[in-house]
Amino acid sequence: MAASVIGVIGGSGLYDLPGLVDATWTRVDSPWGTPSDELLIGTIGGNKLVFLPRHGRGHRIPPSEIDYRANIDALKRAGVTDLVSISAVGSYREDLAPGTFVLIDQFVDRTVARASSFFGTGCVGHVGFGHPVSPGLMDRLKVAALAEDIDVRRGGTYVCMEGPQFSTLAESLWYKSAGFDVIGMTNMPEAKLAREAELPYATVAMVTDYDCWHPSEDHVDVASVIKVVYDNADKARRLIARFAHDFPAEHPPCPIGSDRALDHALMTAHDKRDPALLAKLDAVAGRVLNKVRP
Ligand SMILES: CSC[C@H]1O[C@H](OP(=O)(O)O)[C@H](O)[C@@H]1O
Ligand SMILES: Nc1ncnc2[nH]cnc12
Repeated sequence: MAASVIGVIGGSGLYDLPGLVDATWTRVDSPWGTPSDELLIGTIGGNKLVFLPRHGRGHRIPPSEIDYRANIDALKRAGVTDLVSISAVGSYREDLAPGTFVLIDQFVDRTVARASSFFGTGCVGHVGFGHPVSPGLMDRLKVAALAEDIDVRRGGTYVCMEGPQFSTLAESLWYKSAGFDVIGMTNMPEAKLAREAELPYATVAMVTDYDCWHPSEDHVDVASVIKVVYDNADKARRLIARFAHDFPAEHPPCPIGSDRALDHALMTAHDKRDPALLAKLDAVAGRVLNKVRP
């Protein structure tokens, strides 16, 4: 089995990871485009950790312009075996108040303008995505939260909107009535691409606001989101540090097989595959593409 390399994608307000030992910002090029920033590579508790600020340092890149494929590809190239995302979200539930951490277990994708697959003409692939989050990572995040005395809810549905504008009241009431728990603008297609790259994925969602449905709370704005993120950034960093510190040195097999998602995913006949696309897929799909045909 491979040594564990933990990837962490930091969301709004989380642009570095101060607890990382021997940390160096390192440029990793990707054939898919330009990653959001250099990768901050270091160790925690002997485990290698690779951190990427999703919007870039200084929050330069809006959700729709993040090159999600380049980000996931760069993390895979850096050797990441297990990936945790941290995200600010709006809440559709009274009991998920600002400051609450939620371990997301389902997604609804309402984005419309993003490249959402590494596969395409010349190499068609369909990965299973019924369970988009690795329960193994969720369990470890929950244990780490308990150890750090951080209250975390296990399970929740994250609806991903295109943005960058926040939702209308009609949309907000609709999502709430549909039973979605939280809303954000970034976890799709990130989670889909992580699955295609065989990276077990989990999201720690930090509730920052009640979007705009709540009759007695202010409507979401950037100032309120950032205030809650900054107030809770230390908790998020402690959670990640404990999680990384206690993570097994050898990559633990994903209980739902996310790390083998490509075993039966590729459709295109070997002699019909596009060499140019295969070359770009070297990191993401190298494990299966390099297999010698029986
Ligand atoms: C600053 S509020 C909107 C912004 O925050 C969330 O980003 P992230 O998931 O990276 O924390 C949300 O999805 C929007 O991109
Ligand atoms: N209400 C909201 N809608 C979309 N993305 C968000 N990120 C944080 N709060 C949000």
